[in-house]
Amino acid sequence: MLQASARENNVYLIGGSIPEEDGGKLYNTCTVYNPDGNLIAKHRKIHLFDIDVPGKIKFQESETLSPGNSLTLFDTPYCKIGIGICYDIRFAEIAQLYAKKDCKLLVYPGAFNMTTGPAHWELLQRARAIDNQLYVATVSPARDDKATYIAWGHSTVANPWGEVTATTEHEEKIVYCDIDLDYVDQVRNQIPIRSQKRNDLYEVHEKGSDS
Ligand SMILES: NC(=O)CC(=O)C(=O)O
Repeated sequence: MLQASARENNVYLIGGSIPEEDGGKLYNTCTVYNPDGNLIAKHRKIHLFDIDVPGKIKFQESETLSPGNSLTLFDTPYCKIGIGICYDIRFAEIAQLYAKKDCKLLVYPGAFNMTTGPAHWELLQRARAIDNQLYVATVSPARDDKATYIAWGHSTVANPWGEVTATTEHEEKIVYCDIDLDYVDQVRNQIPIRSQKRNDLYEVHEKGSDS
């Protein structure tokens, strides 16, 4: 269906995250199709949501799912795009690696919940966008109050300045946003953190070790 939709509408199509079975293991996977309807990338959620916030939410995704083991980015005529799924957005290193590999847009299908959603969902997107001076788009299912896992919703786009340029509430809705690649370059030139990094200082060494 995604394949046909990509072809019929002549678009790159990044699907939501769905269960994928492979070799007796289950993954949380997002697939990407090009305008010819070819599968050009597949991201398996790398970081599994094993958390415990007492009295609020406990989740043990690793009881059913296996983690993916690789980053996923793909090229388009416009820019490179990096993919993460939901909890992956909390791991800043992944976004940094995508930025290093010249991605200008990161897309995270995800479903935060009613505890972490209001607290962290938008903040994390804006943080990844500012840290890496690129666009971050997040896509969530709409909220279903009768579901066992209630999604926060709020599909959103944050720009390289960290502003929310498009968003919705919890209901089912399409969110539109222009991705201005010149603006990515402008922000990167105005605040040139990419060339000002002190990589000589960023490694952690144990005191007393000889390295
Ligand atoms: N559901 C997730 O994978 C992540 C999440 O809800 C959170 O990080 O919070």
